[in-house]
Amino acid sequence: MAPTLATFSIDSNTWDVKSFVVNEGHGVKGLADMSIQTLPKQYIQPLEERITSSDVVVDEEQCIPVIDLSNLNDTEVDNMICNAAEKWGFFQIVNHGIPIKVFENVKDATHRFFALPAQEKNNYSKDYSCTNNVRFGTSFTPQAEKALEWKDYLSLFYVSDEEASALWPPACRDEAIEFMKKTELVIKRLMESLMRGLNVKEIDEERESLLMGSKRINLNYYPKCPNPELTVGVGRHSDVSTLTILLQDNIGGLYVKKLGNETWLPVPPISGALVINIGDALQILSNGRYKSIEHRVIANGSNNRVSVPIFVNPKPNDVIGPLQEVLESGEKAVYKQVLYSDYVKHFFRKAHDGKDTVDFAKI
Ligand SMILES: CC(C)(COP(=O)(O)OP(=O)(O)OC[C@H]1O[C@@H](n2cnc3c(N)ncnc32)[C@H](O)[C@@H]1OP(=O)(O)O)[C@@H](O)C(=O)NCCC(=O)NCCSC(=O)/C=C/c1ccc(O)c(O)c1
Ligand SMILES: O=C(O)CCC(=O)C(=O)O
Ligand SMILES: [Fe+2]
Repeated sequence: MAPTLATFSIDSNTWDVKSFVVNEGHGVKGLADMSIQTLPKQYIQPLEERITSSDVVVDEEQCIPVIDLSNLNDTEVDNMICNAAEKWGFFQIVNHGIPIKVFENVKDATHRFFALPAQEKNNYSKDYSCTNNVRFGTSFTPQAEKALEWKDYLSLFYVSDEEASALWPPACRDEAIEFMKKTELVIKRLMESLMRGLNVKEIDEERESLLMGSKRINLNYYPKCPNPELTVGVGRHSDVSTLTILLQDNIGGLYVKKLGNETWLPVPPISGALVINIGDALQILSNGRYKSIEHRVIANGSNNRVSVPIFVNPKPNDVIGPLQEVLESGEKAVYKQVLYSDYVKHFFRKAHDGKDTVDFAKI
C-alpha cells in the first residue's frame, strides 16, 4: 500500500516505490502528486550521470543552429541543413509552415492524458495494453536500470489512421495524429535536403522505406521533482531513428553534447520552433557523415514539463547499412548491414548508455 498523506517524506527503504511507480502504473506523476519532499533512493543517479553547472556551456554563440525554412528550396538552406547534420547533429527549425495551434493542441493533449487516473493510464501499459503499438510506461527500461529516470511516457507506433483511431487513447489520439500529419511535408523536405548532401538524387520507394518507412510518436511527461539535481529526466542517449522531430514546451531542460568535446549545450525553447536531430539509423546510412548526438534531459524542481518527439524510422524489417552513393567514391564502410528491428531491440534491452548502441552496427 502506498502512504496516503498529502505531504510527507517517504521511507523508500520500507515502501516498494518501484512497484508503485512501475508495476501499479502510477508513474513518477503518481509520486509527484503525493507531494513527496525527498527523492526516493531508486531515482538517485550516480554522480557522473547528473548534470552539474560545470559541464554546461551557456553562451549564445555556442547554441545549436536555428534554420529558417521559409526558403527551403534554396541551395543555401540545403547546405545549412547538411552542415548542421554533420557538425552538430541537432538544429532547430522556424518558419516551417506548421500552424502553432497544432503544437498547442498536442501539448494540451499530453497534459490531458497524464492527468488521467493511474488505473486508466495503466490500461495502456506493457502488461495490459491490447496492442504492442500502444505503450504507457515510466523511466526507460526499469528492469535494466540501476537508477530510474524521472519521466513517464506514452509511446504510439503508427500503422494507419484506422488503427490509431481505434487503439490510441481518446484523450490524446486526434491531436497526436494531427501533429504527425502536419509534420509530414517538413520531414520529406528535410530528408530531401539531407539526401542531396549524400549525392542521393532521388528518394525512390526503397529509399523512402529506409528513411521514413515507420513512425513512432512519444508523449513525454516530466513532473516537478523534489531534489532534481540528484536525478535525470532522460539519461544520456542517442535516438535510434533516422530523424527525430521534437516539440518541447517552454520549460527547457534538454541538453546536447557538443561534438568533439565533453561540454553540454542547452537547447533553448523557441516558441513555434521544432528541434530536429539525426538518429543512429541515419548516422549508419550516411557512413558516419551525419551525427547522431548524445542528449539528455534534466529534472525540474519548479515545473512540470512535456515534450513530444516523432521518431522517423526505417521499417522494422529493413536492413540498414551505409548507402551505396556514399561509398561510391571509395570511402570505406564503417558500419555493417543490420536488421533495423534487431538494432532497436538491442537499444530497448539495456539502460541508456550514451552512444554505445551504435557499436552494434560497427564493423
Ligand atoms: C520496437 C520494436 C523493436 C519492438 O519489437 P517487438 O518484437 O514488438 O518486441 P517487444 O518485446 O515488444 O519489445 C522489445 C523490448 O523493447 C521494449 N520496448 C518496446 N517498445 C518500447 C517503447 N516504445 N518504449 C520503451 N521500451 C520499449 C520492451 O519493453 C521490450 O523489452 P522487454 O520488456 O521484453 O524486456 C519493434 O516494434 C520495432 O522494430 N519498431 C519499429 C521501429 C521503432 O519503433 N523504433 C523506435 C524508434 S524510438 C527512438 O528512436 C527513441 C526512443 C526513445 C529514446 C529515449 C527514451 O527515453 C525513450 O523512452 C525512447
Ligand atoms: O524531452 C526532451 O526534450 C527529449 C526527449 C528525448 O530525448 C527522447 O524522448 O528521446
Ligand atoms: Fe532522445
